[in-house]
Amino acid sequence: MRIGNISLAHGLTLAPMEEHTSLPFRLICKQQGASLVCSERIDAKDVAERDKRAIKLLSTTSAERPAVGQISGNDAVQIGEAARVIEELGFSMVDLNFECPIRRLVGRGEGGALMGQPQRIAELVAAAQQAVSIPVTVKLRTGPKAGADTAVETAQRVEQAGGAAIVLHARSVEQAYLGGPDWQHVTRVKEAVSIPVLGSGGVRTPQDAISFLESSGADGVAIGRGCLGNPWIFQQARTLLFGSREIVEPSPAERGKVLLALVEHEFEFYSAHLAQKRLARTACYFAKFLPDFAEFKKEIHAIKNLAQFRTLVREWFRPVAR
Ligand SMILES: Cc1cc2nc3c(=O)[nH]c(=O)nc-3n(C[C@H](O)[C@H](O)[C@H](O)COP(=O)(O)O)c2cc1C
Repeated sequence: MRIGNISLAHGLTLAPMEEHTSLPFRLICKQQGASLVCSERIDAKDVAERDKRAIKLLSTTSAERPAVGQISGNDAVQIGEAARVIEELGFSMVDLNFECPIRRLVGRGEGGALMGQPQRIAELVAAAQQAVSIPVTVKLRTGPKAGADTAVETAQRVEQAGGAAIVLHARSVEQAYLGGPDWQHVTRVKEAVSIPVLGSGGVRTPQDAISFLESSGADGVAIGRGCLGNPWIFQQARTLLFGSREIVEPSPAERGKVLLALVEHEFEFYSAHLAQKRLARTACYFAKFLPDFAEFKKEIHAIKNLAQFRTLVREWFRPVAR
């Protein structure tokens, strides 16, 4: 698949997830076979103003490329400036988020609020496209709510405005993250445009990713919650995609090793205070497979620092290969 001038080896990509798709997590997904990774959504206003926190969250390195930086907003000047910053930082593409259902954003007329205004989305895509030389992509929902499907019209306008690809989260904005995605919406959008279309929603296993690609006809899939604590889903789905039926599950030692690498990188990347706050949630995603997960959960909440965490991982994910 090609998005603008960027070639991807396959269509198995990492979906953007606020508070999850940090640079350390993106690098792990990349190592595990994701062909494209995406930053979490950042307000275009903050990026345009080069706010310190926003720029930190948009840290990127050559090892993760091709990588996408995602912004949201509803001001063409801010979107253009923020897209320029994303390009300057070294991202390979800029993605405009028109899908976020959180009230704070929708209340400001941004994110998912724009799924009711296809023409406005096209104007914002054009503003970004004129500001940068990297491809501009969009993340859409099926529409504002069930029965109000605007994705096909929006996708066509995005293509006319110069958008390079579309990622469709196959739920409505009103649905937020609940209820089944309807992959038929992805097929409809794919049939309506000639730029690449990726779908997102409901992929929890490598088999789901393959079923999604086969049944929707999409060029790719953006895997969301299915990769939290399970970055191996990318290489497993890739194995299936390239014809093998055998999937290798990571050993407990491998899970522990990757979890430890992720947490250690987060301690370097964020302040120790913030990394510590994120630690229990991150560890629980990786520990879900443990037979005594309930006990692990109690112990992880008592962990006070990285040294204690290392010991805990060695005990629980034995034999840890370090
Ligand atoms: C915790 C969380 C945070 C998310 N943050 C973003 C985001 O920052 N930008 C975005 O475009 N989508 C975001 N999404 C949506 C995902 O990119 C993806 O499309 C969605 O999770 C797909 O559904 P699934 O989790 O059922 O696979 C988020 C989803 C979750 C669960």
